This record gives sequence, structure tokens and C-alpha cells, in this order.
Amino acid sequence: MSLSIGVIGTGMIGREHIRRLTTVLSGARVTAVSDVDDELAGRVAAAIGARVLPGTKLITDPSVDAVLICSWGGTHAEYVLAAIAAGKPVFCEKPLATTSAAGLRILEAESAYGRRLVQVGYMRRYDVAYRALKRELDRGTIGAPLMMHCAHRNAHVPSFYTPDDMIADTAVHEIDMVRWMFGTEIEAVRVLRPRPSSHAGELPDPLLLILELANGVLADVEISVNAQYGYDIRGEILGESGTAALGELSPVAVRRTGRLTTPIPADWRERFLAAYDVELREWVDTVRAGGVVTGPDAWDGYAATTVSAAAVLALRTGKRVEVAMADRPRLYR
Ligand SMILES: NC(=O)c1ccc[n+]([C@@H]2O[C@H](COP(=O)([O-])OP(=O)(O)OC[C@H]3O[C@@H](n4cnc5c(N)ncnc54)[C@H](O)[C@@H]3O)[C@@H](O)[C@H]2O)c1
Ligand SMILES: O[C@H]1[C@H](O)[C@@H](O)[C@H](O)[C@@H](O)[C@H]1O
Repeated sequence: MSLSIGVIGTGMIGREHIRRLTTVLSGARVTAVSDVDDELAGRVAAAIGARVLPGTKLITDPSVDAVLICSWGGTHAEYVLAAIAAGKPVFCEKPLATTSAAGLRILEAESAYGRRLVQVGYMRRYDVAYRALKRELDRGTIGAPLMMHCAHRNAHVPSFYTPDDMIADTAVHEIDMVRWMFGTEIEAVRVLRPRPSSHAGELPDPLLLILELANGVLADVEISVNAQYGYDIRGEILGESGTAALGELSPVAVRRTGRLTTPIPADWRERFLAAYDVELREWVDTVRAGGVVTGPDAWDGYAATTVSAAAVLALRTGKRVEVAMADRPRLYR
């Protein structure tokens, strides 16, 4: 029997994941969708023969086996809590919650339920290049790590994007990734503001985050959200005896009239296409088999949100901010 999935939020990534579940992956079908934009939800549902239900009804509907949350970040926690209360597996796009307190409520609810039901959409952990980089690090190829340099560049962002979004919506990916890469928590954060780009409007763009990890490694993260030229994700680790970096990912290189050119992805859909496929395939297969999901869990979601809240404070105050993390509940040890 294929897994019956209800999708909440039929915007950009909601439709991407519905396309993936409907036409790329096997073993699942999207049987219900929900969006505060009724007209949009209706159109998406009609195209795949699904029902439209209000979000909380979708979660408790007996025909829905598992839930995929793709609505705006501020709405995630409420839906995740409803899915835990209904005892249903739930894949929540990042961020898990927009406040540390809401993340903590999810940890408490899932701990009380006694089994992990939540996975968070930090897809970089499924990306071939990030996985290869982690393999080199774990093998000790470059010796003990000292620093990591990261850049996260969006060509453009919508006009409603705020300075806080540059951290909570964009840098949160690197926050999760470095925790996973080095297997340790982030203890303190600073955010520096260089001269703003003339393309940035009112945004303090770019930003430079300095993340202090518990193992002594420092990670610097450039966030640019009006880079113009394309979607560009970089990462390089400096070790005691070498360096390892994400490779160039283009499938083609053109040599012509004295120049070598390779295409640059337009946005996250193109750059992480394969990672999203692997991420959702593993989630569907595990849930169908009745297993416990192995991807980023509610603790990872809580930790990323808590660090991101500290970074927002660091941006606003210009100060170094220590991360105040709760003790890790037994369910996530
Ligand atoms: N993992 C990734 O790389 C990645 C990529 C893109 C987006 N995202 C995340 O996915 C989420 C959605 O992003 P998007 O780019 O698709 O945004 P979007 O604005 O295109 O779509 C969000 C949709 O959610 C709907 N919505 C808002 N509140 C709702 C509610 N309470 N109930 C039901 N629907 C509601 C909106 O009407 C909209 O259609 C965000 O949290 C974002 O950070 C993750
Ligand atoms: O929601 C998107 C998504 O998470 C992308 O992966 C990230 O690069 C963007 O900055 C963000 O706006």
C-alpha cells in the first residue's frame, strides 16, 4: 500500500515536493492538501486528484497516514504539535519553529509521546557534495578541523524579506549544516555587517556570521541575498594538514573563444534537486516500513532555531551572543 500524504502549504516548495511525490518517487501519493489561499489549494488539488482540507482537519483525517508541512515558518510549530497529538509522522520544512520556546514545546510533546515522529527539511545533509565533504573530514584526510568558511548566496529575495529572515530563513541552513558536519553544538554567535550592497534596498546585505563551536572550530558564514549572478553555495574546511571544499557541481563545462564557462544554478530548486529527492525518498520508505525516521529530528530543529534566535539578537545588538540551549531530552540522545 502506498503512503497517503497530506501536504500543508501549496506554495513554492509545497508544489515542488508534491511534484516529487507524484511524478518522481514511488510508494506515496498526495491525497489531501491545505493552504490559507483556498484558490491555490483548489488548483493544486485538482491537478493531482486530491482533496482540500483545512490544515488541522487534514492532520486528523483518517485517510492521511503522514503529514508534510510546507507553509510559512511561523505556522510550522502549531501543525507539528497537532501531528504529534494525532500520532502521525510529520516532515516539516525548515525551520521547525520560529522561537526557541515553540521548539521546546515540540521536544516536550514528542518526548511525552515516546517515539520520534518529526523530521525537519534540512536537505543539505542529503546533498552529494556535503556528504563527500563530511566523509573526508570523518576519515581524517585533512587532519583535525580548525575552521570552516561558508558562503550562501541567493540571486534575489522577495521585497518583503527582512534582516531577521537573512538569518532565520537563510543562514539557518549553515547553522544546521555545521552542527551536523562537526557533530557538535554551536555555543556563541557574532554577526558583522560590511558595507551594504547597492542592490540590497533596506537590507543589511551581505552579513558575516561567526559561529563558535563547542569543539573550538570557528565557522564563518557569508550571507548574501541579492548576489544577482545566481545561487551559489560554498563551503571549505581548513584542517591541520589540508583543506577540503565542496566541489564544482556543473555537469558541463564549455571551452570557447578563450573562455571556460560552467552554468550556475538559478535557485535552491536547481542546486538541491537531487538532495530533496533523496531526502523525501528515505522519509517515505522509512515511514512506509513503520520505522523511525533517520533524518534531522526535532532536537536538530530546536537547536537550529535556538542558534538562529541568538544570531538575530547578535545582529540587532552588534554583540557576541551565547546560545542558551536546553538539556537534550533522552529521546534524542
Ligand atoms: N529546504 C529548503 O531548501 C526550502 C526551500 C524553500 C522553502 N523552504 C521552507 O518552506 C516553507 C515555505 O516556503 P515557500 O518558499 O514555499 O513559501 P511560499 O510563500 O511560496 O509558500 C508558502 C505557502 O504556505 C501558505 N500558508 C501560509 N500560512 C499557512 C497556514 N497557516 N496554513 C496553510 N498554508 C499556509 C501560503 O499561502 C503559501 O501558499 C518556509 O518555511 C521555507 O523556509 C525550505
Ligand atoms: O527558503 C529558502 C530556502 O531555504 C533556500 O534553501 C535558501 O537558500 C533561501 O535563502 C531560503 O529563502
